[in-house]
Amino acid sequence: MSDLISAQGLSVRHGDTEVLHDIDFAISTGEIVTVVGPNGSGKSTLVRALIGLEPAARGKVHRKPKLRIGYVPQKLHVDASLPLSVRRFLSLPRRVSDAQAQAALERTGVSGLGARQIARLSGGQFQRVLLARALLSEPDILILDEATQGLDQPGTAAFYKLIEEVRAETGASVLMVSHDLHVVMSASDRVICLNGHVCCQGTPKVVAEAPEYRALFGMGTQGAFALYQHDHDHVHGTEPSDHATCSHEHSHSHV
Ligand SMILES: Nc1ncnc2c1ncn2[C@@H]1O[C@H](COP(=O)(O)OP(=O)(O)OP(=O)(O)O)[C@@H](O)[C@H]1O
Repeated sequence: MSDLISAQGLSVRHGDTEVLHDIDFAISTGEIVTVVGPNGSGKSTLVRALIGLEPAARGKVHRKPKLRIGYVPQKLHVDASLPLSVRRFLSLPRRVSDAQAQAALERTGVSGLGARQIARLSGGQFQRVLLARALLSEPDILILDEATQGLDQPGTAAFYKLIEEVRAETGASVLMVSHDLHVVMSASDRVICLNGHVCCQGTPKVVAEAPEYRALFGMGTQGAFALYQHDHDHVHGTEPSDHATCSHEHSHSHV
């Protein structure tokens, strides 16, 4: 399997602060990879650096030539006073035909919304419209940054089910940032736990009650996971987001 996007020794700075350091990362064709981590741990920064929206301070990022990326950002502010229909929004920045727009809206379960104003959509409808727009580029990889923020539990579950269906149909890889670990775990081939660096990563295998998950993410009651290939030889207090810790089910102690 060839890597669609990879990073070696990637560090990213925001001003004087090194937000990400020494990240090694790769995602292959057809894989679903989920990035988890506390607030401020650098998840969005990593995604943006992988896409090319943030420069590397050190190390490098490689994207397969002509890679088509469908990006669903964490936030997209649409001015409520701006008249912009869903149909017109789908033609930004690249014009698409009515048939293409309609097919994408149907695929994401919001086929009746073409004439609606973007600013008047509910959170769940807007996420589906954003996904429809991302799919219009026929992406090799879909990148979703907290795409279910603000959605309720059924809305979140339905959205991830849709992502899985899209992956199955198109063969696109999926890179997700998420806090909804218990929802996405079963769908992920690999999970990367980030806290300025890669704390731990591996295949999700066991899903059960885990107080550590609640402690780390501060939400959810059923989130439980086991992470493998643990690589943890540092003190978290020295990391950029030093209020955060990376807890897990392993029995070793931090040095
Ligand atoms: N444009 C910016 N300029 C300066 N600092 C920034 C910028 N964007 C992010 N940061 C800082 O970089 C760190 C990582 O931010 P990032 O948004 O990548 O974290 P995150 O893990 O996605 O957080 P969250 O879960 O809250 O969305 C934070 O301390 C943040 O304040």
